[in-house]
Amino acid sequence: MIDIRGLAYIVAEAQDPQAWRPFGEQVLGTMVNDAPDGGMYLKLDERHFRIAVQPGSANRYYASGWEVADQAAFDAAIAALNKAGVETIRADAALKAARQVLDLVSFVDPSGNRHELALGFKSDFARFASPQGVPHFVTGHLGMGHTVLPAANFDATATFFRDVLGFGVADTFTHRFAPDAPAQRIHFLHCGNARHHSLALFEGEVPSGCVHAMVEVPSMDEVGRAQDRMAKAGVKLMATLGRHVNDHMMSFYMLTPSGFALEYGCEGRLVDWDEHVVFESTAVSQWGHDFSVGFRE
Ligand SMILES: Cc1ccc(O)c(O)c1CC[C@@H]1C(=O)CC[C@]2(C)C(=O)CC[C@@H]12
Ligand SMILES: [Fe+2]
Repeated sequence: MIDIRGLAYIVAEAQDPQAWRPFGEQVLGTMVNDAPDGGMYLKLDERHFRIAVQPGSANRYYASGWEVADQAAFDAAIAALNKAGVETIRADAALKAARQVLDLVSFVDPSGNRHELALGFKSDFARFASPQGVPHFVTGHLGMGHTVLPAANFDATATFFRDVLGFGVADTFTHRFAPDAPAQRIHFLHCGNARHHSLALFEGEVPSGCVHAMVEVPSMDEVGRAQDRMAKAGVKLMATLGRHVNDHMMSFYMLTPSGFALEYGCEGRLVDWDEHVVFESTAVSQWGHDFSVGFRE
C-alpha cells in the first residue's frame, strides 16, 4: 500500500522571486531566506521551507511536494508510479539541494500538474520566529496545508491519485460558475494524516497552475491579524472570510505574487478516517467566502 504522509511543500515560480519577501514577512508572517537557486524560501516551521519560490519566466504555481516516511515507502511509491506507466525523473544534485532533501523524483499527473516525491528533509531545527508574531503554523504530521490543483482530465486524474498514490476521497462538491454553466467537480482527497484534505482536484483549467494553496494558523485572531496585514500591504483579497462546511476551516483567500490564491485559515478539522463516510456537499461554506471579490477590478 502506498503511504504518502502529507503535503511537504509547494513551489511557486516568479519572474521576481524577491516580490515574495514582503508578502512572506509582512503579510503571511513567515520567515524568508534566500535559496541556493536564486529563489526564496518561506520558512513556516523547523524546516528550511514550506513554500519555495524559484526564478522563472512566468508567475505561476510550479510543483507540489509530497513526503513519505522512509526509504521503503519512497521506493514503493516510485514502483507503483512506474507500474502504472508514469515516468519518474530522478532529481539531480542541484534540485535536491534546492529542495533540501536526500532524494527526490518528479512526475506529472494526468492533467499535467508537476509533483515531487521527496525523502529525507534537511532541517537545522532553527526555531521558527515570525516577524509578525505568528506563534506557529499548523504543520508537523499534518503536512504544510493543502493544495487545490486544476484537473481538466478529471476522471483519469482522480483515479490516478486514488488507485496509484493511495489517496482517499473525503467528500466531493459540484461547482457551477453560473446556474446554466457546466458542472465542475471538486474532489477533496486525504492521505496519511488527519487533515481533511491535503489535495483537491478541480475539474477545469487554471492559468496560474493552482486554484489555491492553504496554510493554517492556530487561532482566529491570527487569521484576523493576517487579514489586516493583507489590506495594509495592498494585497488583493480573493475571497472574504468564511467557514467551510467540509474541512471546517475558517479562512480568507488572497493573491500571491505568483498569481495564484493562498487560503489563510484556522480550526481545520481533524478526521478519524476509520469513522469517516464519504459525502457530497451542496454548499461551500457555513457563512462567508464570497469568491466574487476575486473577479472584481
Ligand atoms: C469548497 C471548499 C472546501 C474546503 C476548502 O478548503 C476550500 O478551499 C473550498 C473552496 C474550493 C473552490 C476554490 O478554491 C475556488 C473557487 C471555488 C471553485 C468556488 O467558487 C466554490 C468552491 C471554490
Ligand atoms: Fe481550501
